[in-house]
Amino acid sequence: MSPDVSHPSLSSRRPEIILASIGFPRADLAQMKTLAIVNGLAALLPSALACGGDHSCYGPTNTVEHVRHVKRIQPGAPNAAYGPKAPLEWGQLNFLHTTDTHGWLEGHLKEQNYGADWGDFVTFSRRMKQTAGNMGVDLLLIDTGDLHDGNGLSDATTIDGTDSMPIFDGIDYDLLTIGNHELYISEVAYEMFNTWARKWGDRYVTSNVKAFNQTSGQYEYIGATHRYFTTPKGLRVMAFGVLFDFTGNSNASQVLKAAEMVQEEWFKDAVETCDPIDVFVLFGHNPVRQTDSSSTFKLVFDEIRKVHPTTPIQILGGHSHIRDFAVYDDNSVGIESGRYCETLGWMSMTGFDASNSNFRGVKNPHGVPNPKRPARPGAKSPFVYSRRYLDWNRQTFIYHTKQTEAAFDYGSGLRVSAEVSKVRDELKLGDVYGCAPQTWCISCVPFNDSSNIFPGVVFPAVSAIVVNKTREDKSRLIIGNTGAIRFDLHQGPFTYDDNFIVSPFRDSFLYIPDVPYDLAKTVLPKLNSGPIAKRDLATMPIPRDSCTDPTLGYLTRREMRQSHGVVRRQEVVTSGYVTTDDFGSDGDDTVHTGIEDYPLPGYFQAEVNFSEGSDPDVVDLIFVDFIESLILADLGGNYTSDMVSCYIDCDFTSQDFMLPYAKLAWQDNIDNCPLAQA
Ligand SMILES: Nc1ccn([C@@H]2O[C@H](COP(=O)(O)O)[C@@H](O)[C@H]2O)c(=O)n1
Repeated sequence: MSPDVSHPSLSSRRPEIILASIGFPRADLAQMKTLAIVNGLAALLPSALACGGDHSCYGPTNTVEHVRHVKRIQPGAPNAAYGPKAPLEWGQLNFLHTTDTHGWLEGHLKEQNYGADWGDFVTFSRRMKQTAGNMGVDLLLIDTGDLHDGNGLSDATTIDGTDSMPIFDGIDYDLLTIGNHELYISEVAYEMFNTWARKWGDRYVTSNVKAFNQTSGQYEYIGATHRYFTTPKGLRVMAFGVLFDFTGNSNASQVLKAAEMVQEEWFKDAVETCDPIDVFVLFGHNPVRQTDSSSTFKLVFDEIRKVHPTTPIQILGGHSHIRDFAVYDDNSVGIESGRYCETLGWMSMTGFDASNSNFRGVKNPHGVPNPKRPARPGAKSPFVYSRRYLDWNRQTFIYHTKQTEAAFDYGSGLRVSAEVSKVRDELKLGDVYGCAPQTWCISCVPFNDSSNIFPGVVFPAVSAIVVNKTREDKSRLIIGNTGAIRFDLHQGPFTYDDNFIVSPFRDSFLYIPDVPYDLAKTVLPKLNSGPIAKRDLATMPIPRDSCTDPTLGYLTRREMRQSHGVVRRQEVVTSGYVTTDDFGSDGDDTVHTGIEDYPLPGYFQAEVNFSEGSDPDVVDLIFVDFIESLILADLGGNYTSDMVSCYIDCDFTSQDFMLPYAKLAWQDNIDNCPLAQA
C-alpha cells in the first residue's frame, strides 16, 4: 500500500524543508532538533507504512502518475563547465588508474563535472593507448578494486555486479586487483573467482587473496599471485596486487596479511628471480599514504627493496577514496585516484635507458611536455615523474585526446554507453519516486546541520520506515554505522538508482526488545568513543592518543585526508577536489574551489517515540547486522546473540528504507522537479 502523502500535517511541514533548501548549505534551520524531526515524522505515519521489506508495496506501479523516467545524460550531453588546465606530461612509462568505482559506470547523472560514462572511458582509454603507440611509449591501464556497493547498476541485481561487470569489462586493463567489496558477500567472491578471474587470466593479480574452491575443497588464489610481463616497448615488469589486511570478508575467501604474504615462497621467488626486472608495479586496494595505518604497501615495498635497492617501484593504490600521491624513495612513487568515477589517475615516468632497462621506445616524446620532477629534491635517480587527477567528464577526455565533441566517440565506446542505458532501463534505475527538495550532504556541513544527510534524511527515514507494526508504539533507538551511507543526496528527482547511491548495503535490521533505557543510551557514546566501528577496520589502530585527543571516535578517514590537505568535492560543478600531495598542490587537472569536509562520528542514532521531557523505561534497540557484535559488546555480558532477532523480517535491509521514505516525504513537484543549481 502507498503511504498517504496527502496527510495535512505532513504538507504543513513542507515549508520548513523547502526553506532549508533555499538556505543551503547553512540554513537557519540548522538548529532544528533531530529529535523533533524524527518524532514529528514518526507521528505522521499511517500504520500502513510498515511494508516489511516487500518492494512491491512501494513499487512505481502503485503510483504510476508519480513516476516518470529520467533520461541519461550521456553521451553527447552538456558537459562540464570547466576543463583541464594543461596537456598531460607523457613519459616513457605512463599509467591510467581507476579505483573504487563502486558501480558508478553510468557516471554522475546529477553532476556534470563527473558526467562521463563507462563508454566514454572506453573511447578515451583506447585513444590514449593509440597515442602512446604513436609516441613510442608505454601506457598501462590499472584498476585497484571495489567494483560494487554504491550504485544501482551494480547493486540492484540479486548478486551484486551481475549486470555491471560485463560493462566494466569493456576496458582492456593491463592489471586488475581485488577490493574488500568483492569479499563481503560469498556469492560475489565466488563470481570473482569462478568467472572474472578466469576471464582476466594473469592480468588479475590477487597476491594475498584466496577463495574457497567448492570443487577442490581448498582455498586457492583468486587471480595470479604476481604477473611478470614485458610491455610493448620492452620494459620488464613484475607486478604484485596487495589488498590491505582486510578482516571483514565472508568465509568464501581468505586474506593473507601482507606480513604473511611476503613470507610465501612464491613471493620470495618472484622478488629474487634471475629474470631481469626494469620496474616493479606494486598495486592494490590499499592506501598509498604511509601514515594511513591501514596501508600495507610500505611493508611489501621494504621487502622488495631488500633485494632491489634502486629498481623503480611504481605504486597504485585505493580504498581511502582520496586523491593522493606519495613519494616512497628516490626511485618510487605512488598514486591513489579517488572514488566513484569522479577521478581518473594519471602517472608518468621517464629515465629508462639502455644502462638500466630494456626500454626500446622513444626517450622523450616530441610535442608534449615531459615529466620533469625527481621523486624528491636532490634524488639520486635517473627517474622523473608527473601525476595528475583527471575529472571524469567528456570535456576532460576530449581535451586530452585533442578531439572535438563531434569526432571523439568510437563505436566501441558508444556500444558500452548504450549497454549502460539498456541495463539502467531494464533495472528501472531511472524510475522516480520523489522530488528531493534540497541537497543533503554527508560532510560538507557539520553532522548536526539540517543540511547534513543524517539529521536531514537518514534519521527521519529510518524512524518513519523501519517500523515493526506490532511494536510501532514502543520507544526505540535505531543505531547504524555512518559508513553505510555512501553518497550525498542531490536535490532533484529521487530515482531507484538514488536508493542504492545513498544506502546500498543488504544489512538486515535486527533488534533486542525492551532494553532498559539507562543501558541502551550508553551504546552510542561507547561506539563513538571506541575504535571507528568498521568491521573491516576492527584491527585498524587509530593514529591518535585517546587520552589526549577528545575527538577520538569522531575521527574518520576524512580527517586523515584533511591532515594532508585534501578537501573533497561535494556539490556544484565549479567546486571540487583541491588536493595537496607530496608533489604539492598542482595535481588536480581541473582547478576547483574547495569544499568543506567536516568530521563524522562512526555511528548515528535516531530516537523514535520519545515523549517530550521524560525518558522511557525500556526501548527496542534496533541496529544493522553489520554492527551486531559491537552492539552486544557495548551492552555487556547479560546480552547475547540469542536475544537478537530480525526487527521487521530478515529480508528488510538497509537497501529498503530510502525509497519508501522518498514516496512518503517528497511528492511535491514530482512532475516538475528542479535539479540543484550548478
Ligand atoms: N555490509 C556492509 C559492508 C560495508 N559497510 C560499510 O562500508 C565500509 C567499507 O567501505 P570502503 O569503501 O571504505 O571499503 C565499512 O567500514 C562499513 O562502514 C556496511 O555498512 N555494510
